[in-house]
Amino acid sequence: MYKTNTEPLLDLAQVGLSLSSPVQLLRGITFTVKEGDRLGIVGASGAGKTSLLRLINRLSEATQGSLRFQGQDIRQINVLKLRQQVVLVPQESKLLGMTVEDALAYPLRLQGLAVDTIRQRMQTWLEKLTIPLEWLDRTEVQLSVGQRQLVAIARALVMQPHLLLLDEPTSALDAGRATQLLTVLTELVQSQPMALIMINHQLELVRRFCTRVLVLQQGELILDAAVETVNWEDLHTCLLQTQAEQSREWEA
Ligand SMILES: Nc1ncnc2c1ncn2[C@@H]1O[C@H](COP(=O)(O)OP(=O)(O)OP(=O)(O)O)[C@@H](O)[C@H]1O
Repeated sequence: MYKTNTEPLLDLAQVGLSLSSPVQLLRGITFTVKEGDRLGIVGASGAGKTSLLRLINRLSEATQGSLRFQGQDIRQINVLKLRQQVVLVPQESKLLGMTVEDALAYPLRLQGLAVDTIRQRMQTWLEKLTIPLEWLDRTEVQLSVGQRQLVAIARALVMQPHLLLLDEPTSALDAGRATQLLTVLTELVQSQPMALIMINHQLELVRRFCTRVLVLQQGELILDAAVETVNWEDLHTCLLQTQAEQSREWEA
């Protein structure tokens, strides 16, 4: 197994995100991520989970606090370089009209990698994720939502990121595919100097495949705990209650 570096890969201190005041989407978010970590972010709809992931690869900018990647303030890192190492797979990924083959190769061509390296990385991930070769010529309109989700994850993995950010990666996958994907990702994080943060509404998957769980509630981090210390029944009840309160607020 890969021996992990104990220095934080990512360090967030008192991070906040306000849009036009008084809307404060995130408040006082503080946590660190080390190589080997697999974080599951959970929370009711609208808690700020996606907003948080978007701050980490600078799709949006924090308005308070600091985010450091490998010890460096992320605002000091060239944004394209940052996004080669901190790769976000959004919930609904687009292949931008490309075929699957071009979509997978495109980020690697941008990095100037040799054709053989590109081919080899693509082959590795197509095999590991059991993506059939016949998908290669398809564009996104010829793929199901779940197939598109897998391709988007493969496109992130060929980039060999240090930090992989996944927004509900299993939401459109059947149970078998979801388990297969998370097993492959677990093996990857255990064997490479990297970490993973995923948003997932399925607590059972977070319990089985993550090392830590972060709970967001109305823009605040209310729990950051090792999975083996969590009372899952209580957490499930708490999330249901928050969701119900949230729905009542939205209806009011
Ligand atoms: N650009 C924006 N302008 C205004 N409000 C926004 C913007 N982006 C997000 N929000 C609001 O911020 C809150 C958090 O949104 P976010 O997408 O981060 O939640 P989430 O926890 O990922 O939810 P879900 O589980 O439903 O995906 C929501 O109330 C959302 O409406």
